[in-house]
Amino acid sequence: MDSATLTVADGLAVLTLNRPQAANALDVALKTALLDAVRSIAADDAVRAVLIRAEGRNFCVGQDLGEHADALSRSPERAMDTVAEHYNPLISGIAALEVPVVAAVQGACVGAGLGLALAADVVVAAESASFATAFTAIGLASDSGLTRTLVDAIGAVRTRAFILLGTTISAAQALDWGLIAQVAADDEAAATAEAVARRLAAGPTAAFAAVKSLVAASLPPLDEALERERAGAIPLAATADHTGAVEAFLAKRRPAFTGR
Ligand SMILES: CCCCCCCCCCCCC/C=C/C(=O)SCCNC(=O)CCNC(=O)[C@H](O)C(C)(C)COP(=O)(O)OP(=O)(O)OC[C@H]1O[C@@H](n2cnc3c(N)ncnc32)[C@H](O)[C@@H]1OP(=O)(O)O
Repeated sequence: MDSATLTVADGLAVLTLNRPQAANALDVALKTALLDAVRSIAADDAVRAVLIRAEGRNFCVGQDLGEHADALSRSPERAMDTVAEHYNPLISGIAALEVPVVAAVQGACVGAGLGLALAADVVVAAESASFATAFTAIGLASDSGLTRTLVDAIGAVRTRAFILLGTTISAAQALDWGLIAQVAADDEAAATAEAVARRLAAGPTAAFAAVKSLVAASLPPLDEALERERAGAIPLAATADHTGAVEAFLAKRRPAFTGR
């Protein structure tokens, strides 16, 4: 089964995370498939809007921690290579698309999954969806494009508490904070997100590109933040707190942080 699928019709590219059996956790196969799809979309002049959606109960629960534990056991220093190899190009690739991008979020939207959703221009969430950074819960920081994006969207005070406390917020809270654009009833959310995407695919594509360019120009550069995250992530991946927290998650027990 393909980890991600891409269809293009009537100007709309629909990119689907298709690993529902693992809550769409991001393993190498899924990250690579998403990256290939985004590159294909960027090169396809027929695409006038993008819908990013996911199969199953959860949009995306972030990095696959089973895969990450294997990478840590081989080399903590290399375990975060995936950030430069997959996450940075994936997120900045989506953010750089000139056409409007809509994300349809249901269930858990966590960690790099949150980064993926917030790379879209318009997030339409089911009312039972939830949003969390999750990074500190496994001894990581999110000193990345995600941090900058959160500060831009919800301010430094909320971002600091959101990440430090590892808070999980509801779709209503995310809407109230200005993190997402729309909330719809659970049984209407997928159709609502698709309708928004189809409306954008039939709209003034050149004007939309100009709007995205103007908004991007008003924000700090994403690449610099992502590179900073790359620098910050490697030492953290080698801490006992991080390796212990990943092991605890996989063993379904609470981690005990020692500060080292
Ligand atoms: C302009 C754009 C800006 C953005 C730019 C920046 C973006 C780049 C970011 C940088 C990325 C760096 C690298 C990535 C890091 C991360 O993603 S760190 C976060 C990793 N994810 C987690 O830590 C989440 C862990 N999961 C949970 O906390 C919970 O599962 C949940 C998500 C809160 C859901 O809870 P619940 O509904 O209770 O379900 P569970 O029973 O916990 O889980 C269901 C099954 O799914 C499995 N699972 C869940 N999460 C993961 C995971 N991450 N990896 C692997 N497996 C996972 C879980 O084990 C369960 O499995 P079963 O027991 O077999 O049912």
